Amino acid sequence: MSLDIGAVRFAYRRNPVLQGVDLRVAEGAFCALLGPNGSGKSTLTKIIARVLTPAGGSVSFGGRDLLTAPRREHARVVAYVPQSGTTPFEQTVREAVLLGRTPHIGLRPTRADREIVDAAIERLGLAELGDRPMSQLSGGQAQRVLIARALAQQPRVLLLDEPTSALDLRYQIETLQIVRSVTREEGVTALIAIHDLNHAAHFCDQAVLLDGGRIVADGPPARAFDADVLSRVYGLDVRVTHGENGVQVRPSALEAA
Ligand SMILES: Nc1ncnc2c1ncn2[C@@H]1O[C@H](COP(=O)(O)OP(=O)(O)OP(=O)(O)O)[C@@H](O)[C@H]1O
Repeated sequence: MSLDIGAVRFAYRRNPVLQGVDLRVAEGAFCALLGPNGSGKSTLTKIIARVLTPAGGSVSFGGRDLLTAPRREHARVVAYVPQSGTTPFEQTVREAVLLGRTPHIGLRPTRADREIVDAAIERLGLAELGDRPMSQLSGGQAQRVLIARALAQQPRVLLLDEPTSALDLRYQIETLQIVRSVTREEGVTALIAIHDLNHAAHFCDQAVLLDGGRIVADGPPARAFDADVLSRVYGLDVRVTHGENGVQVRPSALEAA
């Protein structure tokens, strides 16, 4: 099985943002979506999440068309963590995470639903905050609630749009470790838009580099990271080194003289 994106095109008004994106992510793989600001990463995740409708192309998982599936069925397969989210009314952390169970719940949540919610809260280090209103959280805590909600959804495909942007170093690493373990232990397919190339190289199986709405590199990070390509795409001279700790990218300007 795999997540398959074929010839996806999208434009905001007349401004083309995705210009024929083809991408395959194997089931259970952790894939990083990289590229400069405005290269189309969020737009692509929003299309898979069905927040946006593409002008053309296909998105499927295991052969099942995700663009035309009934919404509830789509929500059982795909969970989406947006860059930031607001809750429409006053909710506690536990209530917000319980929303992740919506595609699975019948008339009311069962004990199993509540256990899944508690496990997700625990996993994201939010146990002490379960009864706290969302409005009283820090930016990083709120971001972790969105991730807990997505895990409680028990998806087959987990989409994360810069989920670590508001997190301190410890929670950046913990979050990436959690997503990686979800891929390894539960076979979830994860696609993460992320800016940190070295975190992507360390945690992800596949690195996809977008530039101007086109994929310009795709493969295991050690192969996908090419100094010339990265330097051109980011407009900054970088060096790529391969060592014991895997592949690493560093701006040349920061190299010792
Ligand atoms: N709502 C919108 N209306 C018009 N143009 C938009 C809108 N949202 C995004 N764009 C444009 O689409 C292009 C791609 O944006 P997108 O958010 O997908 O990029 P990104 O790679 O996620 O960027 P970033 O790293 O800054 O989050 C950009 O040129 C952006 O200005």
